[in-house]
Amino acid sequence: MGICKVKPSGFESVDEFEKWVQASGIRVHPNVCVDESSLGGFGLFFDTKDYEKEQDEIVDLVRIPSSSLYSYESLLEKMAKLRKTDVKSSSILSRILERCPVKSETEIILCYITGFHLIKESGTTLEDPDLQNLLQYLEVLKSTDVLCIPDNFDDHGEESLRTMKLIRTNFEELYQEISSVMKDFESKLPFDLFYQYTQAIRSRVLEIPKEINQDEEDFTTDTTLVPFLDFANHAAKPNSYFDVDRHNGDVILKLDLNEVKEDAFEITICYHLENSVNSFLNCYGFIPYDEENQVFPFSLSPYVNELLNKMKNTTNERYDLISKWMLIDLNVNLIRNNNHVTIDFASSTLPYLLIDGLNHYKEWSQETDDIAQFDQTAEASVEEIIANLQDQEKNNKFVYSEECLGVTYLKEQYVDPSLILEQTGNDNEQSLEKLTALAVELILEASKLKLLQLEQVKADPGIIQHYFQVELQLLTLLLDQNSQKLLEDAMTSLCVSD
Ligand SMILES: C[S@@+](CC[C@H](N)C(=O)[O-])C[C@H]1O[C@@H](n2cnc3c(N)ncnc32)[C@H](O)[C@@H]1O
Repeated sequence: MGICKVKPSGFESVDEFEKWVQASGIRVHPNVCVDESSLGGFGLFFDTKDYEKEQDEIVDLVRIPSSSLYSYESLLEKMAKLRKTDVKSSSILSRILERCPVKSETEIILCYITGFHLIKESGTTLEDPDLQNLLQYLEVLKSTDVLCIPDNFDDHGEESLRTMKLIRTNFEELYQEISSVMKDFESKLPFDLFYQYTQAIRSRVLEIPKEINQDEEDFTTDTTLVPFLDFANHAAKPNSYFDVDRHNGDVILKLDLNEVKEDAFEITICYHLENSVNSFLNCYGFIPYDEENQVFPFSLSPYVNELLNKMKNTTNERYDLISKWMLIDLNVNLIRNNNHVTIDFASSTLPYLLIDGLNHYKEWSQETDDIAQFDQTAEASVEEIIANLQDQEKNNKFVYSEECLGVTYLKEQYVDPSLILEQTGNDNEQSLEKLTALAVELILEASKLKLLQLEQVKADPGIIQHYFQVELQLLTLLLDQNSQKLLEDAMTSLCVSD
């Protein structure tokens, strides 16, 4: 069997792809091939035809030599080699790297890729075969199907989507920083292509283990692009995994044949253990089609004031600000298991927001005597502390303060979030169950409002639409459930957290 059934995008022909694989020194098992995947784009496949299986077999599927791995360390070595043979090209790389703020390994890899893109654009032919292969790999990154959110993107108040917007902004800043290295930079690498590289790298990098000392078991990991292996798609229960050959640093993709029953199947690896919509979206730019233990962060922020004022018979109380001061996260994780949804209270203190007698103290900034008692080791003046807390109260998810100045109990005393149950006389099982039942009611009422909104959302196509579909299905399932059962599940998850 050839190593490719279809022409992967980024290559002129199957032949060109196979030549690149060979030139990169990548060794592929004869029963492995690249083909289109139902999971999206391309994937790796195994066909047991003409293959004689031995018992309990682990099969080496693909071996990628260390010279074809792209981590920040291996790219540094490649640059050192380039410096000896091609001064002009290496100076392009150096200028980019001088501008690269060392924030993450992914950003460093992106800066190298930017440099190699500019070298390729300049029409230079690199002599080193490893670098020629790298220039060809740029085409794989250019044509990877990725989530590039638009400039004027509407996050519809969703925190996960807002994070993606922030990620885009960070990379816009990096682009501005490095674009000043040459005057025609933007015409050689427009932002849209830079962003494509960014998202392709983020979706394709793997954490490859690296031993700290020879002959010892301790290891760290290097963020690394691993050509060819990066055609393997993700599954929560994968049939394959990768390993490093300790003798030469090659990466080997291994298949556990015991994990598969079919004669022909897609080879999968696990990118991330937890099936969290947030993590997948923000790290890899997609949401797996997997409804087992799927964790979705449902944001109550847009509804909390309206609903809680109604439920608690209060007027214009700022429950959103109370939650910020008390460090109560208004994103609750909903956990889907096929048609069953539970609310994860194990990691949530939402029931505390339902305690009677909590008030947002609007005049907290006038309590200068109390603020003057704060630990002064940071040597900030009272005015500076107030300005900082006001900024947090307005813009941040939480307000981190020595004293919870912004919330009083019965308008008499500041609350102590860590001892709130004791302080308010709710430190018994009955009260906790009552508060949790109210929290469940709040979530259900918010779900109804969100569902009404979701019907109106005209999301951008693709992954963002998928995000809202996942949310719609989850909330519909949640509302179909018996609220008594939800409370029982909630109480169980609270016990787990104890
Ligand atoms: C490392 S690449 C895998 C190869 C990729 N399918 C291609 O065509 O080059 C990761 C990308 O594959 C897709 N992908 C991988 N596993 C997936 C899954 N379980 N569900 C949906 N998409 C998946 C996503 O688009 C992701 O950004």
